[in-house]
Amino acid sequence: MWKRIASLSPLVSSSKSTLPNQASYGLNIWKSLSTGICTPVRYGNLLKEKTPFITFVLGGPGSGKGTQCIKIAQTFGFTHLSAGDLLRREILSNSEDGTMILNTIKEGKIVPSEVTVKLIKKEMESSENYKFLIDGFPRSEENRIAFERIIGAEPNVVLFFDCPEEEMVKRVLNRNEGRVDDNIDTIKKRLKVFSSLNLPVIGYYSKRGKLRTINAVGTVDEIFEQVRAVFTECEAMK
Ligand SMILES: Nc1ncnc2c1ncn2[C@@H]1O[C@H](COP(=O)(O)OP(=O)(O)O)[C@@H](O)[C@H]1O
Ligand SMILES: O=c1ccn([C@@H]2O[C@H](COP(=O)(O)OP(=O)(O)O)[C@@H](O)[C@H]2O)c(=O)[nH]1
Ligand SMILES: [Mg+2]
Repeated sequence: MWKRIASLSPLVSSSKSTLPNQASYGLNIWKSLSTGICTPVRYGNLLKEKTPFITFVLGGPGSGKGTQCIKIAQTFGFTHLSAGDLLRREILSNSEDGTMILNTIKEGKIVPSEVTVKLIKKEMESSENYKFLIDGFPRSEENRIAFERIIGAEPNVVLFFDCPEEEMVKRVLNRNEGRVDDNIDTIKKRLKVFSSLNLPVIGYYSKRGKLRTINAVGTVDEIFEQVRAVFTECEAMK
């Protein structure tokens, strides 16, 4: 009944098929990661002491993005920015967008790009770190384009947690965090939105050689070993 998401789109290729591009790409990004720049630099619209290193973390609902981001942040010193968490925090803060955001999340739809990018930008600007994991964003081509326009930057690397729908549904229904969107009706809507709007973004980064696909089935530690290999492999190229 449930399909493996990646198989729905011919745009999504395996990590191996994009390796040559990623290898040469990795060389540059890790060189900048290791050397950094000592005086403040303008990177797009951000002013930072070092050139920012941006990782987008994508995958369907329940694919394990948040779980793995916590481990990546701990192991590799990234600042973890979950777009969903930033939006939920905005609801709780009684901001003027709160009701709109809540209704959008309940429907499993995507919050207007300007709202989400503004929240991400604020976090990036106020952080002293220059390594960012942006979890659960961009969810659509429109999101992606708004990020490029407003932040003035592209990701250095994009992780995609590839998980069968059946497994994602099981995990979300067991998540137990009291989320308004973790119910079967909203999950079905979120999976449709993921296929129609997020897979094109994944395809875009695959074509640009930035995508690293992770098999998201297995234990948390098994999956993290694949993630570790992505970062370690890139680091070895510097
Ligand atoms: N590899 C895994 N195997 C089983 N359950 C997992 C795994 N990774 C995460 N989970 C659990 O699945 C649920 C969804 O994980 P989460 O990291 O929140 O996913 P996402 O951020 O992609 O929606 C959580 O309850 C989490 O504890
Ligand atoms: O960039 C984003 C990130 C999240 N959301 C909304 O927030 C919900 C929950 O997102 P989150 O990333 O927390 O869900 P996950 O994929 O981790 O289950 C999504 O379904 C969307 O409605 C959004 O509109 N834009
Ligand atoms: Mg999450």
